[in-house]
Amino acid sequence: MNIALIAHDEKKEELLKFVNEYKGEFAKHQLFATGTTGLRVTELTGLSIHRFKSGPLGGDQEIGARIANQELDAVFFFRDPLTAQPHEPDVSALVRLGDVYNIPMATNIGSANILIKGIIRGDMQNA
Ligand SMILES: O=C(CO)COP(=O)(O)O
Repeated sequence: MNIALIAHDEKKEELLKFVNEYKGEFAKHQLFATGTTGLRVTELTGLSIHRFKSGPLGGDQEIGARIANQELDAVFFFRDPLTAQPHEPDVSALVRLGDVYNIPMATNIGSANILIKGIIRGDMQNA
């Protein structure tokens, strides 16, 4: 599967911990990420990740384009709902495209835990 990883700054530690916890599973997939998130995840876990630009510099739009081309199967996007983002229109566009194409997208740790368990169990193959 092609999986995207994205986290706003205040949520990066949470995403790093999450990906590290499920590193064995994430290693079985093709991983994509916005710039800083991808760098941090690779530094911590050693996972190989295709990195796009940083989110505020167009990375969210690059991931949105991958969704529109139906090249992504799942997205883990740990959003920070309490901090204004300079690129909020890009954030909204990414999430919107996920809904347009019915991409499983976890936007917080609660839904991420369920989504990764579904992926491990093979639910995506039967969807
Ligand atoms: O801003 C982001 C998502 O909207 C994430 O970008 P970075 O991974 O480059 O910090």
